Amino acid sequence: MAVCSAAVIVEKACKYYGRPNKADFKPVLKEMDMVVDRGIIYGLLGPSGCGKTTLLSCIVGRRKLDSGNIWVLGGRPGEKGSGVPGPRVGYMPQDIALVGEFTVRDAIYYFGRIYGMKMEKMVERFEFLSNLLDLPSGNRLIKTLSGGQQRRVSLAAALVHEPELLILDEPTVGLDPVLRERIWDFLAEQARGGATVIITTHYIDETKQAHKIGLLRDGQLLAEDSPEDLLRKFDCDTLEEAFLKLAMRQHEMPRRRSTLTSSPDVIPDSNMCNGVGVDSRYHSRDDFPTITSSTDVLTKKEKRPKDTKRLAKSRYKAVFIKSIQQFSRHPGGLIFSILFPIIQVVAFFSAVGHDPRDLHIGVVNEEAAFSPYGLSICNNHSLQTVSVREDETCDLYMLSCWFLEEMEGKQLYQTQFNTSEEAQQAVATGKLYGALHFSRNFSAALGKRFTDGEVDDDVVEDSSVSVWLDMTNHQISNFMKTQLHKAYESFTRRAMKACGRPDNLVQIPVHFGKPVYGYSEPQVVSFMAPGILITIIFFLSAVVTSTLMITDRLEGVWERSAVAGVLPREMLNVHITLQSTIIFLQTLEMMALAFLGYGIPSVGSKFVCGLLLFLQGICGMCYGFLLSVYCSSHTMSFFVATGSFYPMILLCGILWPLEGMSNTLRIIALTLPFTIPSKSLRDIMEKGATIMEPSVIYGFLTTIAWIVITLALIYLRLRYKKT
Ligand SMILES: Nc1ncnc2c1ncn2[C@@H]1O[C@H](COP(=O)(O)OP(=O)(O)OP(=O)(O)O)[C@@H](O)[C@H]1O
Repeated sequence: MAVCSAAVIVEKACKYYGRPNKADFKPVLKEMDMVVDRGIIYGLLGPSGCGKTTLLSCIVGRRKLDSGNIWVLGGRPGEKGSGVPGPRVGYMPQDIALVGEFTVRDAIYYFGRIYGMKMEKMVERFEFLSNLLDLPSGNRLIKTLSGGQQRRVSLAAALVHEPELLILDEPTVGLDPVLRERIWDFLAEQARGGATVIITTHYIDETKQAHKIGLLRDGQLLAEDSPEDLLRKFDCDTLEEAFLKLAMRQHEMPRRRSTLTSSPDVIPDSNMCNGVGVDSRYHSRDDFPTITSSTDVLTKKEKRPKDTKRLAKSRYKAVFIKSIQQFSRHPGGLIFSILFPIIQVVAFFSAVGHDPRDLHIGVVNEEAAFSPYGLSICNNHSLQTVSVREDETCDLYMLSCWFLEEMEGKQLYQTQFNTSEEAQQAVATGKLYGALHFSRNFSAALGKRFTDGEVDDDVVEDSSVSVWLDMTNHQISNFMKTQLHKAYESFTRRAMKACGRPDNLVQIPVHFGKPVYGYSEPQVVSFMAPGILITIIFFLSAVVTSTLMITDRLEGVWERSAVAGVLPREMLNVHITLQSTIIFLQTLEMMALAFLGYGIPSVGSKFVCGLLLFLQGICGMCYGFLLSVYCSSHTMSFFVATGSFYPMILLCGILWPLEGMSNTLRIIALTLPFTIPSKSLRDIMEKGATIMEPSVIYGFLTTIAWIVITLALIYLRLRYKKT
């Protein structure tokens, strides 16, 4: 057989999975040779797991051999200008490898666009393939089709552009015999027209219609011949019998195994080229003449830069439309990307930073209880008298009532108890957050303490308010402590005023001036908001990106598109463009909610705030890419995302200040993607820091550094990944 008639040549191909000398080591192809002539149907047969899919994926350039050579249509797969991957090949992988959100028509058009087909041609081919393969209605979504229907659409997608080489991995599985017959007739017609077909199937019988059959077992071709010759040589009635005989022979003669493929009765002459073994024949693509495709998608003209540009443009268009369809028809994705930022921002601003309300404290007021009017005396102001004596000392009565009144003004409400034990028991059983006790002589003792200064211990004790708090709730107990201090402060002011004395006389002698930055009352929301906004946008982008990427990869869409000629960078560019648009919208909606909706003040430039938030979204997107290339499944990516989410949040300083961490931990925290940027954003918002100030510059630099590092790691992974 002449060299020029070979469409695919596999020479001493070796391929293994796992690592040598490790438990996962699995040799799949073992010095395998194979020749597929042009214009024939080549049936690749073999038991499950013998390596058919692996071989096909090497032929289409999706996996690399560990040693040996493959030539396809005159070039090595993946080499520049080889045409593989690209429109010269039509590839139907074993998995459906179509986007679930595609309609049947979208699926066909997607590949048509990748191959640069014109709309009229795509419509025509769609009609033709619909009839040929009995496709479901063009408007049905792929994810709603049965397995057999999906398989037919997948086959149609491989046939849409009439390629010169068709590689079909089990296209007829699950189809009814009539349809299988129709498909085989169609393939025969294609072969007559000059196309080459490599097909794997589990139905050995149907390969009778192939021109040549390769019987693959244990990583080697046991035989490669026409069905008739195989039957004749093995003196069998069926191909199954012939295959069985070959398998048994291989089993019996393990030592001859390596020479089996060169055994005259199993290796036909067609494997030789002008009488010479294939191994020394094909050294470059120049050994093959370029055959013009039978299609309208591959002509010599298209090798001109103009056509290369046109094809690249139409690939971009295809991937862009695919991504929009995928996104817009996926309610979960839409909700996640557009509504989640709103929900999360609203949840944060609605839930965080407000004072606790309805806090009840058990009060044991012995002073009031032992008065002639009992506890009701606190409800009657006229009974709470103040009298200033001649010596200008002051006689105060029922000060405990004044204190309780101030407390209620600070949103701490009283529940009366008779004894301290009862009140503390109520705290212990979780009914109240704290208990207070006023002694019977509270006012008199306090008055004495104010006037005399130096007093006995029992006066100090009687003039003190005893408090027992449930300290397990950090925020509430702190709030109550603060409120009690404030209540005391206003109560003493009021008492001093009533006695005609300066109201700050008994205040603590520390004066807090106007804050340099921020407000006198600490604003938890203002402190946390920058970090929260950044974490929301970072993790939403990371999760959306990793999910979309992993889905595409697991469904085989990425691989199939790559075989069709879409370059990884084209896929990435489209994703980056779309995702950046979404991040931009998310930034706008989050800022609108925070600044306009919840009135969070920002002293600095809102544009710089937005820019930092946007870049953090991009950083999250890169992190999502990183997860998608290093994680083999959604579960794995979910574990890594969740596992990294908490440390990043905990260490970024919004839950607890970095100043409270050990030096080593602080250094680790500072290297995380949003620790420094959170502070930068806070500085812009609260201090009005400009983009030229170091604290803001560091935030931008950290973000950019993370973007660059993650992209480099992604590049390294894609570049050096074995397959
Ligand atoms: N990514 C992988 N990592 C490790 N082992 C793999 C991988 N892919 C395939 N294998 C193993 O390699 C062997 C060949 O797999 P392959 O899918 O090529 O077989 P096949 O002949 O196509 O099988 P089937 O007819 O069932 O589809 C199998 O044992 C399979 O378990």
